[in-house]
Amino acid sequence: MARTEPFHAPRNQGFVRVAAATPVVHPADPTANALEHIALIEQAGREGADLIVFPELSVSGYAIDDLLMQDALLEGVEVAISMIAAAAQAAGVIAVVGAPIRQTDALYNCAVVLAGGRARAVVPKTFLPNYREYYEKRWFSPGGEARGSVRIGGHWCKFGSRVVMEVEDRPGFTFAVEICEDFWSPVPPSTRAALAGARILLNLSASNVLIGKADDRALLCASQSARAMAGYVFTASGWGESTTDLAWDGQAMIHELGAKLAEGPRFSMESHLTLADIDVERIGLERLRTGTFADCARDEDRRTSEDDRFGRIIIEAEEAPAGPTTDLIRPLDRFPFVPDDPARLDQDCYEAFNIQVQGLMKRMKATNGERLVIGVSGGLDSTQALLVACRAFDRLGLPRTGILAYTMPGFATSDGTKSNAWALMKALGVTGAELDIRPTAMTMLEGIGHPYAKGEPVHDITFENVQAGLRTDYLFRLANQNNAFVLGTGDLSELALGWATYGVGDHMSHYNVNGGVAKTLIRHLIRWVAAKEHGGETADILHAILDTEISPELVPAKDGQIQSTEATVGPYALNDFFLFYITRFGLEPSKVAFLAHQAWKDAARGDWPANTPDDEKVEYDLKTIKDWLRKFLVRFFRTSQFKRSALPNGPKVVTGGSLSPRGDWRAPSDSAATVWLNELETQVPDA
Ligand SMILES: Nc1ncnc2c1ncn2[C@@H]1O[C@H](COP(=O)(O)OP(=O)(O)OC[C@H]2O[C@@H]([n+]3cccc(C(=O)O)c3)[C@H](O)[C@@H]2O)[C@@H](O)[C@H]1O
Ligand SMILES: Nc1ncnc2c1ncn2[C@@H]1O[C@H](COP(=O)(O)OP(=O)(O)OP(=O)(O)O)[C@@H](O)[C@H]1O
Ligand SMILES: NC(=O)CC[C@H](N)C(=O)O
Repeated sequence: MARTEPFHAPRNQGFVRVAAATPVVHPADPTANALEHIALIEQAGREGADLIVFPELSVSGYAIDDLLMQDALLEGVEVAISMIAAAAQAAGVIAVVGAPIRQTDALYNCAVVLAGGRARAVVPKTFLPNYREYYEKRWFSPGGEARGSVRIGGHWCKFGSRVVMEVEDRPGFTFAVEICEDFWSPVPPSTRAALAGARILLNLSASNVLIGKADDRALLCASQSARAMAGYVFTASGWGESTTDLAWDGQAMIHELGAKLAEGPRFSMESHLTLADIDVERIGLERLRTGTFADCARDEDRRTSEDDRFGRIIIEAEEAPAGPTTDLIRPLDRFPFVPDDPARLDQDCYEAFNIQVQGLMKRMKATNGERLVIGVSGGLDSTQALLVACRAFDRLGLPRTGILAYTMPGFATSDGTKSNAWALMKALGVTGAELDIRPTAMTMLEGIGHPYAKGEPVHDITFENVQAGLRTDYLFRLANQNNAFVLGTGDLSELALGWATYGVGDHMSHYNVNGGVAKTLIRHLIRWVAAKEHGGETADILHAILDTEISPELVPAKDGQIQSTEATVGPYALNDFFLFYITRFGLEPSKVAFLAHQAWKDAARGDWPANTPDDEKVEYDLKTIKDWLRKFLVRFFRTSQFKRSALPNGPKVVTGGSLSPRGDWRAPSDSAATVWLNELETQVPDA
């Protein structure tokens, strides 16, 4: 896709900005309603919206009963629609309004799609409520079967409920409409519209408010956006609508793939907009990777008669007036694996920890295991694995002394991590021991003729991997000796980067509980376990471990500087961000860079996960993001897959994916990264 707009414009990154409008209603006064519409359309234009949607019967008012059958009112509605269409064109916004429309001597409750200064499609409501407080069949005909064309404001346009609008030159900007009761039915018309290709579903609603109803609507919006794999924009009539027998709260919500992007104020007396950027590109990728969607679409198509098939209406994109590029309008977690919302984070930690514990317990049971062996470095990963082991042993009723924990100092082990490792093993009540790997490592270095054995300060990969390999060698033989198995500690982020020593190294174990957990989540998990399960001394040690710089400690410190993992592979905060969007959704590198920049460019903007220390509240500019993303792409796509092609067992934990070859990431061990690198270089500016 040729990019003609600047990199920083959300519109150019596969987003469609939608506005759910909540106008003040003037019952049975189309001209007054038109003016409310026009004011909101102009505001939407200034805010950079592509599409604005109004409530059900927004031009006439909903609760006007038999006034709907008055010729003067219906004529007034048509005039008002023309006024609104002209205003929408001037504002550069596609508008969808609610209006009573006559077609072949019947009246329909319709959504009118306005683009290019005129009505382009009229979609009648399929399911008319006629129960309890609703009497719509008194005035309207059901629109499910209605087909043909209709003349509005002197222009003919398509009439019928089986239409998907497609906006030219905006890939993925396809939308369809349903009206209020339609989505309270067991099979909402929007389900079929989604299967026919609509990625944004609009609901024009006049849903009177009752206690508890807002939650019901939110549930339906969230579930319809999840089930139909779509964006769902809902807006219901608000202040000004007739309260003769009912009341109106003006609830407006925008959802995408089950998640809420935006929600407007309820019971407001002012006209207002609820805005969000819907990621139609991501919706397309999600449908693509979930084969069930296409299977269902085929199935539906097979059972649909020719007359019932959806048609496409191609709409030219409205010319947006020039204006400053605005930031993305949607929630965007800096840490995709660590939600900002404290309740959600608590729930995620609870689930992650229990998934890890359950995985290990089953393996212990299946092997009649009563002991396991683990290398404890005083770093994050082995700490988390040890916490999981303790919980699993407690739940299985096994004594923690069956956990055989070894701290194994090498040439670069610092006093700090070693003493943290010892303090942790003691506090948790496991069987701790120390095994100095240096003599054996020296023997091996001598045996292979490595210069370090002759006293030269050569700290190359061989020097590093001799140590990592010997630790693993010792652990595996200790497992044999003690009728135990080796618990792995490597995390998801390390697997993404290939940051482990292959085979005879920390890459291998008998069972790995951390392989499905990203490093950024491991940090919070340790905090969470410290707060929930441990107090006093253990919690203090856990916090001391959290405060330690992440390091493999394979190369001795130079000038007081320890070997820093993040200085080599990049900040885990960014790497986990890249990993999530690339593996979970398959986004192209430029979009990942765009999102990372939106999320990380300003430390003062948006929320941080609860308990994030102030010194971790950093920001990254686009150049820094591009540089680290380039390295990530090389590591992920070109150099590290062979390590993931041979992984020990362990549970999948996060939706961002597991990188196990038996899980949801399969890739060749000998591929190139060229396509991703080229896309990055050509599409992402350096600043
Ligand atoms: N596609 C492919 N298919 C088959 N073999 C392939 C291969 N690509 C490389 N190789 C071979 O693999 C070997 C390189 O892999 P490997 O032996 O693993 O070594 P390598 O990846 O070069 O080094 C391990 C890295 O992980 C770091 N590390 C180690 C241990 C713990 C931690 C930590 O903090 O968690 C970090 C360490 O600092 C070092 O940078 C070479 O012999 C190469 O020829
Ligand atoms: N000094 C050590 N003593 C015992 N085991 C070690 C030691 N150093 C490394 N290991 C083992 O090798 C694994 C990989 O080392 P690494 O340094 O990556 O892990 P970590 O220190 O637990 O966590 P992080 O990578 O987050 O610092 C450790 O989890 C641990 O099981
Ligand atoms: N306008 C309508 O279709 C209203 C009916 C719908 N069930 C509601 O209460 O929101």
